[in-house]
Amino acid sequence: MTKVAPSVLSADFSKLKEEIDTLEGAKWLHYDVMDGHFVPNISFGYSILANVRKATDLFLDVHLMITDPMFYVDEFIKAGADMITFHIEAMESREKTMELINHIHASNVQVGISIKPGTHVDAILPYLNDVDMILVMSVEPGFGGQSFNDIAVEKIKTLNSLKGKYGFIIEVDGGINEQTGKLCVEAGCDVLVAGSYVFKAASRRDAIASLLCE
Ligand SMILES: O=C(CO)[C@H](O)[C@H](O)COP(=O)(O)O
Repeated sequence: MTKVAPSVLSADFSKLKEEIDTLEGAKWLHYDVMDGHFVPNISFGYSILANVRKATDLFLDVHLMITDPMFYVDEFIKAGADMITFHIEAMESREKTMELINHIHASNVQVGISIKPGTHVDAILPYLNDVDMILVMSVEPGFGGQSFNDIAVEKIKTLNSLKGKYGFIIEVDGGINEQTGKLCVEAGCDVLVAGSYVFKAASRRDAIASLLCE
């Protein structure tokens, strides 16, 4: 069954708990961390994540769009992340990447690796046995409300053909709505991140339900 992970980046931050409580039908919450360096935008960090943790039992899916994930990762673990996803483009070597993956797993937190639209799937092939999730970006990371880049669909198809052998799941993020979500699910995607489509909908419950339909 497809999962929907509403992206809290599109919520009204002045009333986060009320906003999260409107997400009927979702089991995950996507939490986008931006450092103003890896991406040209700044969002929120681990202190707010700790508050979100107190406000909800949803699975906290933390997406680190930051230059130095190893430096900050313990703070996000302490704050209550259930899944921590970092970008392969932020990593300088295979050793550092494996060190980060093993460090997160040692705290019993799941690990994801993300690729930007311009990054080939080949870049993450060496880690498929070691991670729980691959996050395929269908927009350039940094901002909500952008249009879906269908280069993501081909990447999802490629990853889907490898999923059975390794056991990871596939998530897609950026420009997801009923139509683009369906394309991704048909290609083999397991988790749809949706920001503006859910938070700007007249009925958030209906928007989430429209993504859950297979
Ligand atoms: O990671 C992100 C931006 O970097 C957001 O999660 C993503 O863009 C979701 O927003 P939308 O559904 O509005 O495109």
